[in-house]
Amino acid sequence: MALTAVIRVPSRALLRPWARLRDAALGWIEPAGGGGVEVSAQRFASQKVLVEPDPAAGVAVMKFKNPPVNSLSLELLTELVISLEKLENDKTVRGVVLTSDCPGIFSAGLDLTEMCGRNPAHYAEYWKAVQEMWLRLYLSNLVLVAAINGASPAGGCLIALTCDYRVMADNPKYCIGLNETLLGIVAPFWFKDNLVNTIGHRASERALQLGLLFPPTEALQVGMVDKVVPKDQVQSTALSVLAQWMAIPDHARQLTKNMMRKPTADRLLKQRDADIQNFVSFISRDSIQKSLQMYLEKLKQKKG
Ligand SMILES: CCCCCCCCC/C=C/C(=O)SCCNC(=O)CCNC(=O)[C@H](O)C(C)(C)COP(=O)(O)OP(=O)(O)OC[C@H]1O[C@@H](n2cnc3c(N)ncnc32)[C@H](O)[C@@H]1OP(=O)(O)O
Repeated sequence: MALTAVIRVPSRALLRPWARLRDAALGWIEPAGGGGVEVSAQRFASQKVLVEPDPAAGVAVMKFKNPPVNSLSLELLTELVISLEKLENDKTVRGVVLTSDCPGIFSAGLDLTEMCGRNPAHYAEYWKAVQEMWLRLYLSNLVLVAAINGASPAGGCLIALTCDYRVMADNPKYCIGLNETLLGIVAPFWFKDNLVNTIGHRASERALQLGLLFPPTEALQVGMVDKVVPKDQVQSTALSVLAQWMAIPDHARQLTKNMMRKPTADRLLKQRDADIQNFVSFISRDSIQKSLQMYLEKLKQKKG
């Protein structure tokens, strides 16, 4: 991306713990004794998130690239947040299409290997990054449209739900939903809130308890996606939708989006630390670790 803006990076001591990984992932360098350093955005070579800007149209396409299944590793989450921040600071960009570079998979959701067999400090760091991704996407001032070009379970579905509009490929093998209960885990309240805000309370209750994964036509019926189109039209349709949303004056649309979404985001913002503690103690339980390990084994056996 031909960005030339200068971004001030705060001293590492002031950054959140997971930002150390972000520094490494993005190649940020801090001089010895560092009180912050100015670096050109051109140097932020991202590996797991590709950004294709179209300044003339005022849009960008953001593609997740973490093969084979775009699991949301700490590294991918970190790059996603930084890429979004860069786009939000770029005055030429007003809308973004989120999609996948991995054939047939939008995202397999949270990376199970980040939640299995690690220590509590790692779980806390990981969960903070998951929260950060959701808050940044959900409250983004940009118009966000999801071009769901593959399977989108759990955390993959959550990313799509943060967007202003969802276009899905019509392949019945692609499914979308919050299937956490099938793994023996529970969708956190803010996943649930985002779903309720999208498809309503009754449909969410059923979908969440049963861990339903909806094929595209059912996802459309329940309101989890807004449009289903042939696979080769997903990105172009998403770009057309983006243009429609961008026809609205930004300030009016942004204030309206904020009015609709802030109360939901505030529920998490008011209890971020408690939510991290909850996650760490839940995920550290032996029974939960066993469930996750069995689920991972099942995924691997499926191949053999
Ligand atoms: C109180 C409340 C407190 C809070 C309580 C806690 C809240 C937690 C919330 C959790 C949210 C989540 O997102 S949990 C994640 C949920 N995700 C899922 O259930 C999706 C699982 N994956 C799948 O269904 C499939 O992989 C699918 C995406 C459809 C693609 O199928 P394919 O046949 O193309 O590919 P596969 O052969 O299955 O997978 C290829 C490889 O990727 C691995 N893989 C697949 N999904 C993976 C994943 N999510 N994380 C890591 N690795 C994954 C497989 O093990 C394989 O590894 P190798 O064999 O080594 O190659």
